[in-house]
Amino acid sequence: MALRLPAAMRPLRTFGLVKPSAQQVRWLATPAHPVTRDSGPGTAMVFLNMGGPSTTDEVGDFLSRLFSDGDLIPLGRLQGYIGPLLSNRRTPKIQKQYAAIGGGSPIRKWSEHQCAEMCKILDKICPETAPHKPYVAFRYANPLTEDMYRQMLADGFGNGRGGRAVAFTQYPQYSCSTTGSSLNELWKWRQRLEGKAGPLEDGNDGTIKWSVIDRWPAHSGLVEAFAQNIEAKLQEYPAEKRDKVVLLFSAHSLPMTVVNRGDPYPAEVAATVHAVMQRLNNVNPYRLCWQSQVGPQPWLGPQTSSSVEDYIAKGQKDLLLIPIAFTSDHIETLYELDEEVIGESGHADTVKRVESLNGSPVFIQALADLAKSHLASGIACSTQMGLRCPGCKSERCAESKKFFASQQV
Ligand SMILES: C=CC1=C(C)c2cc3[nH]c(cc4nc(cc5[nH]c(cc1n2)c(C)c5CCC(=O)O)C(CCC(=O)O)=C4C)c(C)c3C=C
Ligand code: FES
Ligand SMILES: [Fe+2]
Repeated sequence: MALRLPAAMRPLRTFGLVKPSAQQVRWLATPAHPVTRDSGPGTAMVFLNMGGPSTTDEVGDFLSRLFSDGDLIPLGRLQGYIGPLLSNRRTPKIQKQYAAIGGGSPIRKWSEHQCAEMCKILDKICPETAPHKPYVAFRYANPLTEDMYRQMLADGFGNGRGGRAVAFTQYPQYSCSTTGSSLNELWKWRQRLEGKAGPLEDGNDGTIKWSVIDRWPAHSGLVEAFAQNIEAKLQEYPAEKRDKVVLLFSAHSLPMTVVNRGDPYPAEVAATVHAVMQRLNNVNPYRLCWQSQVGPQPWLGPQTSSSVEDYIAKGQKDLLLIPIAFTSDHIETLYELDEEVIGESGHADTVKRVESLNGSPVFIQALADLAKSHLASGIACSTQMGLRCPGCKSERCAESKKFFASQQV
């Protein structure tokens, strides 16, 4: 006699004549294709960053968006007037710099690669939230936050169907002018594009559930990836000089108005430097300096370029520059450090730069580990994200922080 399986375990006929029961569907789906709570679209992993022009023709639009961002360059009521003037004036000079580094910023290429590779790892190590779908949302260049949001909706997130998304900042250290600006932009498009479509069965409101990885300055995988790149570059110095090479960590500077407002970035950059030095057993002497100051107002120092000149003048010519606040190459590494600081130092044989993290497999694994712990944590964002700067007067900050901190994931 043939063994008769219980109804829920009977194989499905797939000829379209028999409608499977909900129980059969669950039974079939579970082992082979782990699904999310409501068999929805999976988990969107959204990399946030500033972006850069991929071609010299995009420089004008990139700078124009950058100078109209009141979270980065607050010009008050004159923003719409002065912003375009400043960006137009700056465009030819910056176009030449992008031309000199190969015709554009590699940030899009690296961001898309890092995000896609991280999602492949997550699908394996985090099946409960699979499939993980990679998205990149730039603040000033394509793909813009608005385009990414529309794409997510077209891919089946939100629009009454819910779904989970993680906004993963690619600035390891939080500044209100960088990650803060990207989150304010994300919140703006969320308000504009996502209507409330009425409650789903499980009581959620049908909009995307957002959570945020808002900072990760001392994550062990990030520290390991930086340390390995530093060790590799130190090998290029003669063995007898290696331990005396001065490590010059270099981060994008901030205007002193932003520092004095209470921005968390300087302290978080210092935390990364400290953790990397600990991992390297504090063998080499080091300093943290700051680059890419723009315009006449006071910026946080010491400047990277003058620090290199001053050390050389003091007789210290073995200097290793380490970009510590960005995870891929960009104009500030390829042009400002390589062409200007090193190129003009007169000592390009002893003043060197550590490779950016770019496609480092150690770094991509770190991104996946970080995302896995976040997905499992049930936390909407860090405790730090809920606190505004003591000097913050921005309603945008207040509203977007309230929104992200109140998400139930
Ligand atoms: C952690 C990194 C960065 C911080 C902090 C940051 C703050 C900041 N930047 C400006 C003004 C400009 N930045 C520009 C380019 C640029 N900035 C960063 C990173 C940080 N900026 C990067 C990686 C890049 C280059 C992008 C690429 O090539 O892919 C520019 C445009 C270039 C130029 O005109 O020199 C401006 C302007 C301010 C005012 C600021 C803090 C408030
Ligand atoms: S400026 Fe820092 S929270 Fe608004
Ligand atoms: Fe910048």
